[in-house]
Amino acid sequence: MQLQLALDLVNIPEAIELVKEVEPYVDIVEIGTPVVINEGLRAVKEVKQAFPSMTVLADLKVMDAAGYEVMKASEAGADIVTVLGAAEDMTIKGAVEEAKKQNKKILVDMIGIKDIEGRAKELDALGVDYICVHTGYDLQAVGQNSFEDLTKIKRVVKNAKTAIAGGIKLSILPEVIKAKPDLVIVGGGITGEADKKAAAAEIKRLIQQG
Ligand SMILES: O=C(CO)[C@H](O)[C@H](O)COP(=O)(O)O
Repeated sequence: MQLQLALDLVNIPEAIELVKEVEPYVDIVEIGTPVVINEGLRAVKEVKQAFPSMTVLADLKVMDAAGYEVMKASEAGADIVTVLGAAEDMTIKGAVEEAKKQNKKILVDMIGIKDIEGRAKELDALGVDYICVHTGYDLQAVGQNSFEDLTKIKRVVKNAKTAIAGGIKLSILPEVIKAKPDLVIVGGGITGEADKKAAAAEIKRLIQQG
């Protein structure tokens, strides 16, 4: 089980400072969608330049023209690029093809998908690297989470790695760990804490304990 730190509400210098603080505990650093909207792929480039050995994920949430967008994110230094599960199969195929060409990986975000099991099966067959269940901020605000969806995809996904994101913090981490995703994505559960290093260290410790 790996830990991905999601950076959503920072600018580039703040992102670099934050990664410096928690680097030993984090396997993947996510340049979140709001950061890419505010700063562009420059954010991916500068974080990768600052931490060349760190795996960097660009949370582009690609919905169309995936070949081109995955290529641009790869050129900026992204190791993993996100595509939405709701995208057309042609788009998913384009993303997978380009990622293979660039030696990168595709994480599919299942946000907004109703038939989680059915779509996860299809995406798995299309050769994506990760399938991620995700409760976005808008549904977190009304008390939802993705535990049940994680159990559902774990039943049907044979090849891809499974991931979970959305509102994960220390208090609910034991429940997440029980479901055994390959990747746990944490944003506010680290960045919103006064002692970010301690939060990241404790989350990593529990994840490694399994
Ligand atoms: O992709 C996202 C929002 O769309 C976030 O990066 C993801 O939800 C993780 O952040 P948090 O742990 O704060 O919910």
